Amino acid sequence: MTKNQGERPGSHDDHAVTVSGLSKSFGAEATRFWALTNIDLSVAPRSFTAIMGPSGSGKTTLLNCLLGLEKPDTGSIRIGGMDITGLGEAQLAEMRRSHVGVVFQSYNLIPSLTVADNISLPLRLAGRRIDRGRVRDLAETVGVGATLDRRPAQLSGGQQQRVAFARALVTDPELIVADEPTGALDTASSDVLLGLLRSIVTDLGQRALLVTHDPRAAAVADRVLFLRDGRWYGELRGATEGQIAATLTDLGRQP
Ligand SMILES: Nc1ncnc2c1ncn2[C@@H]1O[C@H](COP(=O)(O)OP(=O)(O)OP(=O)(O)O)[C@@H](O)[C@H]1O
Repeated sequence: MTKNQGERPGSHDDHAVTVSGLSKSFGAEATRFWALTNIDLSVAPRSFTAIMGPSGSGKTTLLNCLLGLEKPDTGSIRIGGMDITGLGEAQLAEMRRSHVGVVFQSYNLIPSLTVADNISLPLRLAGRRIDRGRVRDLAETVGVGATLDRRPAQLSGGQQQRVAFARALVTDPELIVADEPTGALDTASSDVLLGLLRSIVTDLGQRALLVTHDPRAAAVADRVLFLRDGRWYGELRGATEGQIAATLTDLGRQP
């Protein structure tokens, strides 16, 4: 794989992805519940971070804050050279379209559009020029180059998720967020997709955040961050599936 585009203009800092002192609560004063407390996170270029934790530990809330779908109570989130916590709805929508690529468990492709049009959709929504050659190159990169004229229903689940990856990459975002991207796939397809996500980081120079319950998936990341009750519990680097599973078990055992 090779990077399709040259370096973006601007300083290095413009492309930092950092979270500082992020706290998020739900509910009114008497029943206030803190889903995230004082979360710091720095996602380096060309890095692959997995986030794990028990159900209710705050993973989705953290992703929603990063995507500007939830407003934190305190803290800052820098993506694409700006603190997104101060942005209005229109600017947040633009941030989501241009600076973050998102892949969910359900592929969320538009059934009536061809693969090529699904991939280029974020450009169309952002009113940007659609470079057909780039769309073709991206489709080749993720392994669906021969399916550009097909509709999603004519593809396997693994192929549909590859299209979703190409769509996430088309704006050359600062960050790729993958929320259980292999949750609906069998082990073989899942391994292929995780290998693809790995090469998106290593070969295309992207940063990736993967939220998963699966230690096998998390083992593909450079580091795994563990959330518990809305706080960081710990981190592993270069860990095996077994080490990650053992940490999750410990985390569940702690009072
Ligand atoms: N809109 C909301 N209103 C009230 N409480 C919420 C809301 N969203 C999340 N929470 C609570 O915040 C906590 C964290 O939820 P969150 O969905 O972030 O956890 P999670 O780690 O993603 O869980 P799962 O693995 O089950 O998806 C939970 O206790 C949840 O009930």
